[in-house]
Amino acid sequence: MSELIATYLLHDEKNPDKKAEDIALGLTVGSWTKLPELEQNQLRKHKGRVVSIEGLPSEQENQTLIRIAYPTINFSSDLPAILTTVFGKLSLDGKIKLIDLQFDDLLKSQFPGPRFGIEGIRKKLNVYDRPLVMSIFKGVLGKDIHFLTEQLKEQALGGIDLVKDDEILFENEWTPFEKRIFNGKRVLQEAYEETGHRTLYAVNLTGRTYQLRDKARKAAEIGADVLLFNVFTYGFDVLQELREDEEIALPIMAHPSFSGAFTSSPIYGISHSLLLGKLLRYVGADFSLFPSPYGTVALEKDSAIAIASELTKQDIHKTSFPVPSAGIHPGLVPLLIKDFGMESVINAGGGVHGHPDGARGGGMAFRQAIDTILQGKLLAEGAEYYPELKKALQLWGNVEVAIS
Ligand SMILES: CSCCC(=O)C(=O)COP(=O)(O)O
Ligand SMILES: [Mg+2]
Repeated sequence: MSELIATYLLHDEKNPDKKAEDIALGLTVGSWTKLPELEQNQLRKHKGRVVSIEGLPSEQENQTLIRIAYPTINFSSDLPAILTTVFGKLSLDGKIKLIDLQFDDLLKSQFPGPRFGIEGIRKKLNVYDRPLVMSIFKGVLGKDIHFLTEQLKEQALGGIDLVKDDEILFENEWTPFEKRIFNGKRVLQEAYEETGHRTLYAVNLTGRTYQLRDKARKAAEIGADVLLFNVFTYGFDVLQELREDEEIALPIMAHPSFSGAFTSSPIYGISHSLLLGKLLRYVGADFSLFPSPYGTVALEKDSAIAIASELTKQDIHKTSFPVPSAGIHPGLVPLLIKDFGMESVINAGGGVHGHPDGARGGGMAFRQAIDTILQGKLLAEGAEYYPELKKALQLWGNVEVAIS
């Protein structure tokens, strides 16, 4: 029988055996044992099963990991049904956190995974030998399209690979969605002709849910490169629908806004690696942004690494780009490369625009930092012959680490 196995962390549970059995029954067939024999037999194939119960060693805390197997015939092959089954009303029921979901290959194959993945994005950019660099528009609220496109061009001229809208840029009268795509395309082509370097622009797909599909199709028709999407205010299934639509067929960049409401507590909610790693990859995100362990909105290092691992490990789906973000500047590049490796995107807003030479200088400083590290040198050595990198390190400092 095909099963989906859920792992939960319990805090302060006095009787974990009973709790596990209550979950296995309560989230599947309900009060199974009190039913007549015939009905018991009919319901047997739907009943959840306790797989394991494991007390975690801790002096201070009473923690137990429990694993429950759910028969996959109980739900349709979509995340709304799956999440409602394994953590619907249970998410409201005391000190319990959903840590992982283990899909079998058949169920996993019902999900699309990324359309392009790391390989497809690298092909679009023709960049194969280094982490990618992304920057974020900053200070564009209320500014006109001329301001925005000039900022875009400066970032591209600095050697940035991807530029994304800030997630708080919604439909507005000054820089409407279609105009951003049209004008962005024009200036990025100009920058490409000037430098030979290709930059992709991720436009923020926003608005009411019922409008998204047509808006995304329009974006594809007029030549958008990538869609940025605030997936956690809409839902996983909305992202999956955008991924599966053949008339859209664009890379999708998932922004983590609102996800902290689900992940931040050590006691309640869902683990970072499941939400921002495994499930985003299954539904089709080509990129997943998350807070890095070192910046302004920091995540614990283990959690950040676990997200990246879910996005990039060998599986039936294409890999997705990990994008550790927030408060990133060129002095952190050695740490980012050490922890996230080549298959990642180094992403910065303030760390590009706050450079003394503007966004162009900021982009150059990031590229110079990467080149320096990949040549096996210290950033301080790179700063001796790259003036933009030198200015960035003087402003923000740097952390030198050995890269193995
Ligand atoms: C919390 S990850 C999202 C990163 C993001 O959207 C952002 O605006 C980061 O900007 P910063 O100036 O901190 O690089
Ligand atoms: Mg932002």
